[in-house]
Amino acid sequence: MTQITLPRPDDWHLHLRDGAMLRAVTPETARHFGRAIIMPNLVPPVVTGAQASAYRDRIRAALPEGSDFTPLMTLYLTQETDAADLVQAHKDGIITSVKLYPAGATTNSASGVRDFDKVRPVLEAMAENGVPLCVHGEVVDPDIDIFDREAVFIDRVLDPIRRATPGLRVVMEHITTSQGADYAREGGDDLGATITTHHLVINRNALLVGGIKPHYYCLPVAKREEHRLALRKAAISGDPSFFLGTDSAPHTDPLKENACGCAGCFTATNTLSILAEVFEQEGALDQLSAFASRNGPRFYGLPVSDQTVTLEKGAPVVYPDKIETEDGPVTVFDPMMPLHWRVL
Ligand SMILES: NC(=O)N[C@@H](CC(=O)O)C(=O)O
Ligand SMILES: [Zn+2]
Ligand SMILES: [Zn+2]
Repeated sequence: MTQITLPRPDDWHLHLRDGAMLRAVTPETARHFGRAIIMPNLVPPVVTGAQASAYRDRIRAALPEGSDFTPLMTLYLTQETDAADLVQAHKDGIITSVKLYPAGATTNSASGVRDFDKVRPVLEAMAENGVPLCVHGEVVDPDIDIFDREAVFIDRVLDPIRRATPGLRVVMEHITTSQGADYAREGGDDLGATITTHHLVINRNALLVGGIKPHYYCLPVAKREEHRLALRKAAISGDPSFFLGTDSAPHTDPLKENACGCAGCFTATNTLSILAEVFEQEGALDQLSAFASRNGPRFYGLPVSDQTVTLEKGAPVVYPDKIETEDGPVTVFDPMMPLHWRVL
């Protein structure tokens, strides 16, 4: 096979940031993707419908001339979130989902949730009104090893929340473990999981062997090889529980190459070429459209795109090492392998 055509893919977990960074990275996603779920972890976070609407306007203003890319907005859940405002923003089509960050778990999560009981009424209102919850699933307990934080979160937080709130639709964002994949697979129609591009490519060795490699540092941190293989198996399975959320998360190089480097891999630029390479390695190119184009809209109750994207196989694809922003350069994720599938 030398060409593959998919319905135009969507990105169900994306960071666009704001200001100069927003202007620089938005075209990278809009070039290939039709829609994306936009993460609300700005400083300060997007917590009200009015803020989500204003942020959506700024994203639209950053789109290249003629682009029909659709940003799907989210609210950042806090212990002070007003359920009525949230439900109204969903009814008005301003937001698509709500994001739960355990306080302290990741970039800009300080305003996240500390006491999960405090958000129970909001979660109940979301279940009643069909508003999905996107979850960064890691505990922050210092006693829990960072490589175990996802698996422990499932047992201690996610499963109890789902049992206490029947009908709540949940997306486990950026799963990184076999436990995450198993839980998502067995969770029924109300549960889905996004998988990033980079977690299909790297294991924790990428981060630590031969020197510390800050551009492979993201959260949840990459795990052992057996987990990467479990994620690949899930992604290529065609199972509607699993769909693409790149978690493309730009930080400027000085903030990554730092004694306390920021978490996040920037993959918007080369994600589709990487995914085609991965699916081809797995002998599963025919499942790429399920993962990148069909399963996500199905979970969110949206139509599959009626546009298409075609990739062609040939000489190694050339893409920039970095993109320039007014805030400084942002390194593009290096998959450490040549990519042969070019987006036409
Ligand atoms: N994934 C990351 O490593 N970083 C994300 C936050 C997140 O998605 O957890 C970011 O905003 O930089
Ligand atoms: Zn996250
Ligand atoms: Zn993210």
